[in-house]
Amino acid sequence: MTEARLREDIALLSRSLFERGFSVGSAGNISAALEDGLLITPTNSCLGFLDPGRISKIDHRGRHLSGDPPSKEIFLHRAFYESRSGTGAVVHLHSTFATALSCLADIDPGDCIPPITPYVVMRVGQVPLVAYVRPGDAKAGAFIRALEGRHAAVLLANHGPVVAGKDLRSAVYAAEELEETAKLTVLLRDAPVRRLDQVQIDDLKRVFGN
Ligand SMILES: O=C(CO)COP(=O)(O)O
Ligand SMILES: [Zn+2]
Repeated sequence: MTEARLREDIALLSRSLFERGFSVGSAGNISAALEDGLLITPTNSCLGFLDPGRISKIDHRGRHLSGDPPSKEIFLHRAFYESRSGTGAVVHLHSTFATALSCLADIDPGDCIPPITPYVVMRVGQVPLVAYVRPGDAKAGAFIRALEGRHAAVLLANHGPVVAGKDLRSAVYAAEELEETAKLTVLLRDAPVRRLDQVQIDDLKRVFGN
């Protein structure tokens, strides 16, 4: 895909997420890999109104090459590209239900999003919690690197999800799936829930990968 087409796609998918309430105000950021670096949404930009030509371009060493100043969460994105092979795009949102779970005092830090439907297993997998740091603090990147690429998604404590995918659409779809499962989890919080068991999870992984 050409850089121009990728810029258009980032703006298109960002707007779609914004219009469906997956992000509000200037929350969230999205990046996609290029051969010579990556594109990332500018800091303080609204995902609903991106100008494709002003999306920031960063080289492999993290230097700002062109466009508006990059998201302050560039650390989160680079941590995924550099620790999880096959990452072609990263989506960070403050989507409501995933963020609600990230604020729960009793969340299981090793497994924030329960495997209750096949699609969350197929698209997202097991999601660990990353300890709270201030937005834009590079320490969150170090926490993600420490996971050594084992997870496609993490939940930042009291903040929101970060999701990696092999390309932009995959990462966006996985972020949507994570949010929907978070919503189900909140809806079902007081009900006895039947999780998929390990045999069912392994079967999905074998057939659909992840
Ligand atoms: O989600 C955000 C901070 O965590 C938004 O930050 P940016 O506007 O710098 O991308
Ligand atoms: Zn954020």
